[in-house]
Amino acid sequence: MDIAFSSGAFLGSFIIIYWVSRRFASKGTPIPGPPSHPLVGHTFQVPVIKTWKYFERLSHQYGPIIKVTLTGHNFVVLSNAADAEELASIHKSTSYESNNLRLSLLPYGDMLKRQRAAFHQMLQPRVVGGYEGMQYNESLRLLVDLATSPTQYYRHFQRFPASLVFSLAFGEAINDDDKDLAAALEILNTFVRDINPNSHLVDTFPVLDLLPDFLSPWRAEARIKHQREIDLYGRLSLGVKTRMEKEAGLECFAARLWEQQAKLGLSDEEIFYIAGSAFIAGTDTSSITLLWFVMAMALYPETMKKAQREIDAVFNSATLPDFSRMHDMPYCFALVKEVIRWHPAAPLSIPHYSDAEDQYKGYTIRKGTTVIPSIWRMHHNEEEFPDSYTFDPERFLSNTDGTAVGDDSLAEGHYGFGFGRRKCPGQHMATKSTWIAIVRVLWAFNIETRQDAAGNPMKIDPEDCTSGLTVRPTEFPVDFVPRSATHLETVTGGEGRTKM
Ligand code: HEM
Repeated sequence: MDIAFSSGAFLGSFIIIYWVSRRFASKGTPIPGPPSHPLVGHTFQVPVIKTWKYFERLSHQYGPIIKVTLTGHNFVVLSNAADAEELASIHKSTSYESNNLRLSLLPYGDMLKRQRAAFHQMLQPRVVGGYEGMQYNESLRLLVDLATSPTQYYRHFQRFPASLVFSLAFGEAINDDDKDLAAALEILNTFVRDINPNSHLVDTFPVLDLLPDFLSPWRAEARIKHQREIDLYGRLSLGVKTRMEKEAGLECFAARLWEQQAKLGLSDEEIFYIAGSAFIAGTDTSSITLLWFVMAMALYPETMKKAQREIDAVFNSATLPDFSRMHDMPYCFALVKEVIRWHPAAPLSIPHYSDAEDQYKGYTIRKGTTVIPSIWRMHHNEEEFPDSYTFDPERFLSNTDGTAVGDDSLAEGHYGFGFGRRKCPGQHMATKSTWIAIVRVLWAFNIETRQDAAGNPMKIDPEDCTSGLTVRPTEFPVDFVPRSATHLETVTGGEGRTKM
């Protein structure tokens, strides 16, 4: 018998047995969702492209909790923030976990607790102030890059957070030609591709994971990728350890982790993972947020001008903005929140899976279900955010709890950083980095839609974007025009650079 035929038969039997066992295990009140095919469920209905939009349409039709089945695997999509918060925090009987065991995507348990504690040590609001110097340096580098090669803006907005988080993690700045940055970005891109549901056949047919190694090439591939990460982050983290012996007071995540290794009970390998996780989790999301900001400014020039008027009232053209007046600029504060709301970097957050059966609002959420909080849908809930597709910072100009705008946290008022005990531990640092980059760019440049040869503005469409765990706009035609010769001079070396 031919090997291809026997492998095919083997696979086929696995799929049928798996499907039958799953099918007959169904019980409880059915969770609403579209009609499905008896054999493949919704596998061919759920699009791989712009999945968040598809779930948005389903939620209008079937309500805030919906279920789809991709060949035997259940996905529950939540469109209501209260449900996402409840399922992430309150239901102690069930852990909603990430379904990927690498890096920060760990299941609930001791290792996750230790890693979250370590992240907290490095990223709590009290500590984050210590990273302002790096944020000033890297955001100034962004301005210089935009002034020098404005047509490469897309790359500069990717480089800024990558370089910033790299410096924060390993305590050294990187150059454009740095091979470590290139290797880390390659790992990041592979990760973002791999974590997307349905990116591998085994995600669609989980039963395939039961196959032996010689029939599962993806397993060997995953091991190679994992080893590559460990090698890179291990080398960088151990490099920090060596430098600590010579450089007193070296400030970076890896140094903090080595200092607290015994207290936090971390193994060497965990330290490698944590430092690397910060890079993976913090780079793409931050870069995407800034690219959506650029698009919003091109599409809503009046909003940009309003923010610039506020900045100009506080910082003159010879003084680079810094954090000292953050709370005196409520419109800019609201604008940063609106960027995160308008186009969340991770519209379907990070998928989690339940490790035990749970009852919620009369529905049975079975063990092994992947739970997806749709941040996109929550940010386009017209009751909470009227006219939600329009970019409008004004919506954040009056806080419902009576606090003054700008006195609260940039991470509040929207759901861009996730929920409950898995909420983004980098939120305080990320929002400060986003704020300084946005305010400095608006202080220095007008962002204008590029014109074609006939002098007409070229098309910019928020619908032109990538699909995946994180969603970035595809490159769009904008120009960065320095606002005055003094602004430019300050960026490229003037006296206002006392605060880098
Ligand atoms: C604007 C930038 C950022 C956005 C929009 C963002 C958003 C998110 C979201 C939506 C999650 C999933 C939360 C959940 O599962 O409920 C997450 C998780 C995470 N983020 Fe961020 N993030 C940003 C920047 C950062 C930065 C700068 C770091 C670190 C330096 C970071 C570290 C992490 C880690 C480690 C996790 C996983 C937490 C866990 O699974 O327990 N993030 N982030």
